Amino acid sequence: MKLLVTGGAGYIGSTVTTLLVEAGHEVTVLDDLSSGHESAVPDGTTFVKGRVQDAADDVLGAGDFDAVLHFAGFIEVAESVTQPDRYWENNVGGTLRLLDAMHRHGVGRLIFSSTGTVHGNTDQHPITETAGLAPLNPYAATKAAVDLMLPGYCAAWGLAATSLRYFNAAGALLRPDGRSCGEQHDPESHLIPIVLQVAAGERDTLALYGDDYDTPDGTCVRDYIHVADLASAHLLALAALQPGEHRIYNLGNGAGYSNLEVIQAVRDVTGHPVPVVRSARRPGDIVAQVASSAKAIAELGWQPQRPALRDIIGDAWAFGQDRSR
Ligand SMILES: NC(=O)c1ccc[n+]([C@@H]2O[C@H](COP(=O)([O-])OP(=O)(O)OC[C@H]3O[C@@H](n4cnc5c(N)ncnc54)[C@H](O)[C@@H]3O)[C@@H](O)[C@H]2O)c1
Ligand SMILES: O=c1ccn([C@@H]2O[C@H](COP(=O)(O)OP(=O)(O)O[C@H]3O[C@H](CO)[C@H](O)[C@H](O)[C@H]3O)[C@@H](O)[C@H]2O)c(=O)[nH]1
Repeated sequence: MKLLVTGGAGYIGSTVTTLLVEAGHEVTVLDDLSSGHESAVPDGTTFVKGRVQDAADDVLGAGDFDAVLHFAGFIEVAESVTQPDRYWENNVGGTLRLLDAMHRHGVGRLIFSSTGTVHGNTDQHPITETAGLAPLNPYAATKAAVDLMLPGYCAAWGLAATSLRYFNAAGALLRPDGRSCGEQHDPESHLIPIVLQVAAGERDTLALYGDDYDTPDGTCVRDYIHVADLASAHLLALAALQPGEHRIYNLGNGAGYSNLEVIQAVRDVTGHPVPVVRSARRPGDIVAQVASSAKAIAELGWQPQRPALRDIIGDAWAFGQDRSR
């Protein structure tokens, strides 16, 4: 297929693009490099530097695209709490402009990067796709808005769309020939890469946001999913798209780890100390969330290959060590 990947210079988009190219697809990456890196764009693709809002129309108009995988967006929960306007403009405004351009140029297939955080603090564990939407912060609200927007576009235009609700992406796609893909956010906000930076001596301490939550050890609980496993779900979801249908799949491993358990796992995997400073809760944080991916497993035939937290951390560590050499 001829594919447009928005946000393909980012962490998850570049990983998925690598698998798409390996599978023989022709890929154009559109990314404004607001948080991505041109060096992360996989070889064998066409790279266009630009904002989705400004450039998607020209890019889609210039070629016979079969589908779009839409990763581009702002992703930081805490930032979204202080700058909601930027999040609505980029995540929802960008998606609206992309959908306009797709419609104008007859591109009828879309995979959208949604998030498990749309469900907020639900009592349901593990969380299925039918759990209610209760976003706790503007970032999650922008993703929920797009999830709610897509069924209407599918019904009216015959669009084939799937929202993949990722839980916590982590790890790295390791390739022996230097084409590895991993997390390189700057500044980094995600737990595993930050804890690894502490283990590597690049930061002195880990600020642990909240230790008085109603969880077994008082810290928040998350479901970590290897980025390579997330990536493989995109190829399956792409093949399963159906005109006029909006599908949703939650993607996680079905296992919850507290922040303290993650920190201890990093100490075990790396053999390095991780000093922790107990800090205030982070605004907008969900207490605990674990995915049910039974639907993706049953309908897409998806099967995570590296579900163990220690393997996920080990691959992220290997990626970071490789880059720092
Ligand atoms: N990382 C996670 O754990 C996680 C979890 C759930 C959902 N998601 C979603 O997955 C997607 C990818 O996340 P990621 O972790 O790879 O983030 P990332 O920041 O590494 O990648 C996002 C990419 O989009 C680009 N971008 C942002 N706005 C753009 C715009 N308007 N036009 C063009 N390019 C733009 C950035 O430069 C970056 O390369 C995001 O939509 C995010 O909300 C991520
Ligand atoms: O320095 C840090 C960083 C994080 N945390 C804690 O670690 C947990 C995980 O935080 P992350 O920022 O790694 O991940 P989130 O669950 O907040 O959110 C991430 O995963 C979500 C999906 O579940 C979203 O989609 C979002 O894009 C992405 O940031 C939270 O309790 C957070 O407070 C710390 O204690 N210290």
